[in-house]
Order: sequence, then structure tokens, then C-alpha cells
Amino acid sequence: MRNDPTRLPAALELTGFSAYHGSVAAAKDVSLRVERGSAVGVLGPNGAGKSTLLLAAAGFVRTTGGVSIGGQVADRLSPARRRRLGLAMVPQERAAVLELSVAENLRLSWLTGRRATPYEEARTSVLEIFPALAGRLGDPAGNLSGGQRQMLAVSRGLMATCDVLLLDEPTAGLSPKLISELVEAIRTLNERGITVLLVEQNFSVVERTCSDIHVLNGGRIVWHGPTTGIDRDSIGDLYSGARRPRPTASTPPDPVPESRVRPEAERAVPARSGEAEGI
Ligand SMILES: Nc1ncnc2c1ncn2[C@@H]1O[C@H](COP(=O)(O)OP(=O)(O)OP(=O)(O)O)[C@@H](O)[C@H]1O
Repeated sequence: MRNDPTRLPAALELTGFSAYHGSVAAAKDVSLRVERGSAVGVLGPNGAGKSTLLLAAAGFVRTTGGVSIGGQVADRLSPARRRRLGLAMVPQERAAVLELSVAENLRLSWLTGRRATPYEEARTSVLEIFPALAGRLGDPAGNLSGGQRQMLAVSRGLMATCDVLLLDEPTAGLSPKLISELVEAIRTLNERGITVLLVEQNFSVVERTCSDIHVLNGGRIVWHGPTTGIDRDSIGDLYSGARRPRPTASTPPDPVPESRVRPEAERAVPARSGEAEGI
């Protein structure tokens, strides 16, 4: 983490952040900074700790280390307080109240959110991003298709009038067509100024939506850099620890102090200078 007083506070910043299920750390010493208005992806194999990281940032899991939202220290805040600071999470389960209509679900999310924007305005904006929901407003959420349920889940996050949206594998189980629609929607909401932290297994989704990637393995960030600095094969190799990603042509990252770089044998992947974080 850089110490530059002229730098704007990050939308979300985790510093030396670990998250626990009982006494077991599922995310370990993670440091990452999500700049305002950016879209950042977190990739990793099953069990890498991706969902835990998002849940922990939103306040649902016991953690150590620092978390700040829009520059405000949030380590000790409840999920509701973090929501009021502008952080919304869309969990993997496509959460919605299935018995309530789509419109009622949207209303409920607005009521329990920050209400930074009037309800009608928030709803209009959400339906512009997800026009497929406009014709289903009166239908019970339980009657929606899988893709529409996912759109409703993201919409509920947006209805909380958030600044930062945490998305946990939103494209899981969707058809290529619906994935493309969701990718478009993520790009649109990001263009409208919402900061996105996107957990995915699908590299191409991250590639199409995010400027930066963090790769998580065994709870630790084993690589981070610009999306252009990594390709599909390198990701697979990073998951298995087979090899390092190809070098990026972008600006060289900050050097990592010698003391923070673990010996070769201990690393999940060989760390390029500046790309290992928390290892
Ligand atoms: N509620 C829980 N109680 C105990 N251990 C858990 C719990 N949830 C997850 N874990 C463990 O924490 C580790 C990280 O799980 P997590 O779901 O965060 O990984 P993930 O990268 O999101 O995986 P996936 O892509 O399969 O969802 C795994 O070892 C998992 O078994």
C-alpha cells in the first residue's frame, strides 16, 4: 500500500486482511485496493476463498486486519452500517424473496439500503440496466428464470443505492447469451460510476468487465495486475502453481520489499516483483 496523501481514498481497501470460518483462515493477509469508479476482478479455483473475501468485506465473517469503505474505517462495523457507507453485496445464491413480486423485492432493497436516491429514480435507473425485468415487475420472483433471478439479485444491490457493488460469481450457471447480457449490465453500471469488485470463475467475464485482476489461491493473493497482463492459460497455470503469468507490458508495479517475498519453494507461484501480495 502506498502512502500518498494526495491520493483519493479508495472505494474499498483491505489491508493485511484475514477472514475466518471458526478458527480456520479462508482468506489470509490479503491487501487490495479498489479505486473509485474502477472494476476489479478476483479469480481463483474452487475453495480459494473468493466468496469468503467478499462476505468478510461486507461484514458477515470474522476478520482481522483493516477494511475501509470510501476512506472510512469499517473494521468493526456491522453489515448494515457498511451498507450505509455505500457497500452492497450480491451473494452467489441469487438472493430474493421468492414469494414477493419483482417490484416488491426492489422496493424492499431500497427500503433497507441507503436511500441516497429517491425510490422511483433508483428503480428507473435499474430497469434501464435490466430492461428484461421491466415486464416482470408484478410477477413473483420465484417465477423468474435463472438469468432473470440473477438480474434481480444485482438489481437489489443497486437499489440499495450503493457506491461499491460486490458481485459473487454472477454468471455461474447462465447461458452464454445471458452471460453477455450480464457483462453488458456490469459495464453499464460501472460506466455510471458504481465501483465493482467481481468474483468470478469465468476468465472471459472478468476480461470483458475489469481493468485489474487479483488471483486468489489458498486464501492468498498470488498475482495481481492489469487484465491485459494475464491470459487464460496463465490463469490455469496459476491455479495449479505450474508457472508464472506472462509479463505485462504496462507500467512496472511497485517493488515488493525483500522481507515480503517468500522463498521460492513456499510460493504457490513464482512472484514477479511487485505482483506478490500477502505472500
Ligand atoms: N461456512 C463455512 N464454514 C466453514 N468453512 C467454510 C465455510 N464457507 C467456506 N468455507 C471454507 O473456506 C474455504 C474458502 O471457501 P470459499 O467458498 O470462500 O471459496 P471460493 O473461492 O468462493 O470457492 P467457490 O468458487 O467454490 O465458491 C474453503 O476451504 C471452504 O471449505
